[in-house]
Amino acid sequence: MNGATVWLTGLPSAGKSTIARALAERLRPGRRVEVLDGDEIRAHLSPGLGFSREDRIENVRRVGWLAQLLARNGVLAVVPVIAPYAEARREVRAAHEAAGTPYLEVYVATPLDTCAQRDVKGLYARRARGELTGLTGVDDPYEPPEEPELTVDTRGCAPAGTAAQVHAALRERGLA
Ligand SMILES: Nc1ncnc2c1ncn2[C@@H]1O[C@H](COP(=O)(O)OS(=O)(=O)O)[C@@H](OP(=O)(O)O)[C@H]1O
Ligand SMILES: Nc1ncnc2c1ncn2[C@@H]1O[C@H](COP(=O)(O)OP(=O)(O)O)[C@@H](O)[C@H]1O
Repeated sequence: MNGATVWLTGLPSAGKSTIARALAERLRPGRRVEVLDGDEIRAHLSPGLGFSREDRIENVRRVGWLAQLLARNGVLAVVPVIAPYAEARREVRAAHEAAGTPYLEVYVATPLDTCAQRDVKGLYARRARGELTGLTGVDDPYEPPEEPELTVDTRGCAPAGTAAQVHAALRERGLA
């Protein structure tokens, strides 16, 4: 089976990591899957990068390169990384296209108010208390994808159901 990159983009607490984990569970052990989680990537591949526009674009570029490397070797690279800038996402897509590596952009389109209620890591609360600035979707940009392969709405749907939608999109393309 060919590899592919599945990029889950969306706001903090949208559900990117949860969907990535649920998708990996659905596909294993039959499929080689790697989840390139944002926090782990930042610890190992992008230490020293912060959350400025420049640093986020550089972070996305690095993750995109690694995902492409894995995907061209038959791995399904699942990437739950915010990737707020269209320019950086375009670059990653173009690199995959140039290499002939399948690429699926999934927009985890959970609205800001739901994300802020979930607040898995307490970032929205910290922003509200003034302990943090530059939080994506609040006082830092998030440019929604214009033509994602799939858009999911995580409201009123269990993570397993959302992962099933992504799985179906992969199956439709002969990638799972
Ligand atoms: N200011 C600010 N804005 C957004 N996110 C922040 C910020 N500070 C820390 N964090 C935490 O870092 C995670 C985002 O890292 P990413 O590598 O996915 O972001 S980016 O694509 O480089 O913008 C992100 O993880 P998720 O919540 O899983 O999306 C946050 O937990
Ligand atoms: N359909 C769904 N898909 C993904 N997460 C969901 C869904 N419904 C509710 N959630 C919850 O939303 C939260 C998303 O957190 P997380 O996956 O860490 O977000 P992100 O990685 O985008 O920051 C989790 O607590 C998860 O259980």
